Amino acid sequence: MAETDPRSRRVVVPGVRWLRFPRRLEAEYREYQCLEAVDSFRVNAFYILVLYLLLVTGIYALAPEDVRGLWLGTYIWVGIIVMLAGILAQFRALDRYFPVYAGAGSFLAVMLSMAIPGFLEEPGSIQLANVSVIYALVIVYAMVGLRFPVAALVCWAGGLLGWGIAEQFGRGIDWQVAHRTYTGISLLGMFLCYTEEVRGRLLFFNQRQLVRQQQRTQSLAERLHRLSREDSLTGLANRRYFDEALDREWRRCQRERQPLTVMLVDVDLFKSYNDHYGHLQGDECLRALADELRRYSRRGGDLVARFGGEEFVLLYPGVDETEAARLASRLCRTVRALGLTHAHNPPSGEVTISVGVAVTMPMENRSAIKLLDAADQALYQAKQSGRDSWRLYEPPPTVRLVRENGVRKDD
Ligand SMILES: Nc1nc2c(ncn2[C@@H]2O[C@H](COP(=O)(O)OP(=O)(O)OP(=O)(O)O)[C@@H](O)[C@H]2O)c(=O)[nH]1
Repeated sequence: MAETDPRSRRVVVPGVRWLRFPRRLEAEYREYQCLEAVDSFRVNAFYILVLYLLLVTGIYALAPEDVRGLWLGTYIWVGIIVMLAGILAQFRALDRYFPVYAGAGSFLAVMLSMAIPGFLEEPGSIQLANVSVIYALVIVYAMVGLRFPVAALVCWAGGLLGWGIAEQFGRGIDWQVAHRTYTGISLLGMFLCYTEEVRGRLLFFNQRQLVRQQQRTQSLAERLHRLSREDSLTGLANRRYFDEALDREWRRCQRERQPLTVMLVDVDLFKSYNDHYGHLQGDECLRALADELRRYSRRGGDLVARFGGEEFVLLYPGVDETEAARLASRLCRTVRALGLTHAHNPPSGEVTISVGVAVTMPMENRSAIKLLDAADQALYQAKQSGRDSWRLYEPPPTVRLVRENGVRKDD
């Protein structure tokens, strides 16, 4: 047992050694074991049948002529049982009943094998019949795939019943021989079956641990991936994710010949807000603003991110100046309508924002950084014009990022 974790040891030691896991795990194991067993039995039934035919033909050749008919008449039932179990195993819908039909079949096969010697007279035939008990036990313990307690139960119960039938209705059993065949092989079979189950349980437990470990690692990796893209205070995308998105959308808009809009949003006089209400209240304010801004991402490529500090950034692929102006104006109004008190932000006395907007047609000879820079300049102009306003970037004549410009006080 390579398991070192003490918690796992507490489960795996009794689960493997004493063949009993805690309740839920045990149920899981039994389901797994049943499916594994029936899967093997689908094939093993064929080999068991071949072994059985070898046994029958061998016995047929060796048995005295006058008892051959009796041999076949009684032994044919073991073959029929194996065949029936093999046929049932082919129906996947019956898989969960495998322990029932395989257990019942094994019980009958052992019972018949054990009873038959009690009905024979000729010593040679009796010896051959005892050999067939060995076959039956080895097959049930080692090839059918029953769990250890089930296999032991059906073999001992089947043997006892067969013995009872032989004693009651036949000539009885020679225990000198039976001990060397039935008892000895039963003990050997139990040992084989037990070690096989220990191996199976260990394999099951280790596989399960491995799958759980993989799941844990995967969910950790997903969490880390999400955290690496998320701003911890607001839950919005962070700057790193924004940079990636900007780069991606820039190339997409360039391919599709569409405009790309960037809006930088800055909370007005936020230092005074922090000084007056405290940093924690400042955090609350940023969260409230983030929740509001989040609703401004409406389509696939749109993105709202925290740019850093008290600054947010919005990315809109396919949005031109007219629509950008409409959005920026609505944004200012929405924040004002939130009614977050800001005693040091005259004249409204409420939290307001300034927005810098830049729109461009992405091209080979332009760069996304310049677009951001343009939005920053527009934001600066909005601040200069008295805050609580938005401004569209006004490009120098040589670099026409936008066609129209103007300072607009939003009201
Ligand atoms: N509570 C809180 N405050 C922050 C956070 N990040 C940045 N700030 C504060 O935001 C304030 C930004 O102030 P400034 O850049 O001086 O600008 P301002 O006071 O908003 O003035 P204008 O931008 O000119 O309107 C600083 O006091 C920062 O400490 C944060 O995560 N939480």
